[in-house]
Amino acid sequence: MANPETHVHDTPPPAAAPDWTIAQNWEAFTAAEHAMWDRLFARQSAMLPGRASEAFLRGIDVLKLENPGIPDYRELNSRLMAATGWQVVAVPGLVPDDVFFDHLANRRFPAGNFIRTPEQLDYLQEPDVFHDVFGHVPMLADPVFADYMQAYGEGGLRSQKFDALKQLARLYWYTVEFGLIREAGGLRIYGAGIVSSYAESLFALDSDSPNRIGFDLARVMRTDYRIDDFQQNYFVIDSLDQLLDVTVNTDFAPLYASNAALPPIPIADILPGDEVITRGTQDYALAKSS
Ligand SMILES: C[C@H](O)[C@H](O)[C@H]1CNc2nc(N)[nH]c(=O)c2N1
Ligand SMILES: N[C@@H](Cc1ccccc1)C(=O)O
Ligand SMILES: [Fe+2]
Repeated sequence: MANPETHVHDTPPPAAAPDWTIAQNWEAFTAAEHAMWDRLFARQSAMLPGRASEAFLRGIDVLKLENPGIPDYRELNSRLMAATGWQVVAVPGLVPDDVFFDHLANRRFPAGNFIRTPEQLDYLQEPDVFHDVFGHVPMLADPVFADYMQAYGEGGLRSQKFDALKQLARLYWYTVEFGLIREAGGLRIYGAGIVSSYAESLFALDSDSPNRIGFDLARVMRTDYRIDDFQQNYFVIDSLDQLLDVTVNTDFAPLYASNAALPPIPIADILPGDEVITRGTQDYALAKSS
């Protein structure tokens, strides 16, 4: 299990710039660390055709992530910049919310500059370079998703006037991290938290346990989530255009206020207005809690 204190700080650590970035120092990764990347990459990429969204698979291809080893950002960024104008920057670990939003608003994605150990193969508490780069960066090569992430960062900066962090974090969680999308072949994964996890990539699509519900912005922003295990609930978008349209063209200020006047929605509840794609048994979560 990751020790959060290793990477979480209140102020930029000594080696970091005021925006919390550090040099990737790609040369410093050891052979064992590159081998860990290769092991994770091989396991995920074997499983994801037919599971990951078209946009994600295209991103892997466009960015040449199949090249062995932890990507060198000098090369990765030249491809990513050419695709959508985004870049990846290295950070020591989780950064404060305002710093995170500011990076996104400027089309920079902060990636943790360490890789999990063999003991953390299947679960770690803090995003490492595999989650951040393999999980997030392929979608940033998609022009529509690229605009969504920038708009999210801008929305985050703006939200500070409204005490709305929790609502905005739920939107991030249920889209960027754990989103599903409907495609011609069926449901597909685009969320980074799923796509970088072997077990959840199977669970999110195949298990009878979780609910799968059509995406509804206000509903998502009220829905609690869990950070310590598989999701009990996934929200399904029809397209990336739908996601971008509804978020960019909605003024969140009145929505924050109307949502704040309502109670949060418990994780696994299904509401009368929901478009239920799968009504989950919740067997997995119930077995764990008993
Ligand atoms: C919503 C909120 O901003 C979010 O939890 C942020 C906080 N800081 C972060 N910092 C890093 N490096 N990566 C992240 O994904 C996040 N997430
Ligand atoms: N439209 C939102 C900003 C936003 C865009 C996209 C995603 C999230 C938030 C606002 O009014 O603040
Ligand atoms: Fe993430």
